[in-house]
Amino acid sequence: MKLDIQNVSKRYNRNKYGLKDFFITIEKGILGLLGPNGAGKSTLLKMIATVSKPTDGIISLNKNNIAKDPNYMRKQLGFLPQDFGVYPNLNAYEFLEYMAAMKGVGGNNLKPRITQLLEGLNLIDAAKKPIGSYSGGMKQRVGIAQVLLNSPKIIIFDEPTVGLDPEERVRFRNLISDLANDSIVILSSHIVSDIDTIADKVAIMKNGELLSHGNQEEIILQIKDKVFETIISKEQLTSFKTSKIVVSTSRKKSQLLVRYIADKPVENSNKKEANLEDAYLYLTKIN
Ligand SMILES: Nc1ncnc2c1ncn2[C@@H]1O[C@H](COP(=O)(O)OP(=O)(O)OP(=O)(O)O)[C@@H](O)[C@H]1O
Repeated sequence: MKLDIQNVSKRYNRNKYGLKDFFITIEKGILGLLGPNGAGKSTLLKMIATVSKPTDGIISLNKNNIAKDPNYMRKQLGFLPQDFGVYPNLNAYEFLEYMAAMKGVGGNNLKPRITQLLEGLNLIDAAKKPIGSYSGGMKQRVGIAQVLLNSPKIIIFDEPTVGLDPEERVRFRNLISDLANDSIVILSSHIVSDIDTIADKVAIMKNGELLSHGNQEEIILQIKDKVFETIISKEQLTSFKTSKIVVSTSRKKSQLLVRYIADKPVENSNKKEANLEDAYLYLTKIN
């Protein structure tokens, strides 16, 4: 399994690019695609899912150009788009039957497959109730079930944790970890904690460009020895921010404990171990 994105651009109009000269090679495992709003994550994922086509460059799966042969991708794809809508009047079972028909999945195995997915995603008790009555987390599990209908080898989740409560986020993360096996799983988010515990590799993007790609250790290495903590007064914060990248602040009596990134620490700072959140903030601020 090899997904190659070679110098891909998506131009929406004369001077608006959703993606610019983007390149990345993705192999099996979980890739966390991180970027702030408007970074181009959905633009990229929709092109991989053959919902739209690049204006320049080539996306190939195992050396097959998917713009020329979209069915090669579609047969192996499970895609949960950001704005995934479900049909409120159908129940989960009916919805999955409908989606199976859309994907061309059928045969004698379909019914047991749907039951297996509903069981695996803890939806079997609600399977005969209309989806309109489900919680956000349940609707999302229906979305995941439709992704897995055709046992896909390329699995794409675009911002799947939006609208989920913290407990549902944890459940979702556990579920994804079980999926990876020998598939490519791409998971986009603008929240580091959604992906840092499950992603084998991370790609950080902004303004339609790739800022960094690698395993988490490689990405964190870029800010090793640059993360510190110190205590300042509240009044100092604004000027402090002009020369340092502030990761977080917390109140410490009448003062502030500040975690920050800088080449050189200010006086009375403690060096801290860098993490992916620090690296993400650093890369998206300096670029
Ligand atoms: N159909 C479109 N026409 C014009 N511009 C678009 C279109 N779709 C996206 N864009 C622009 O392309 C850029 C990338 O958008 P995209 O939705 O891919 O980002 P994203 O990283 O997925 O962010 P978000 O999480 O906010 O969806 C943004 O500036 C967006 O406004």
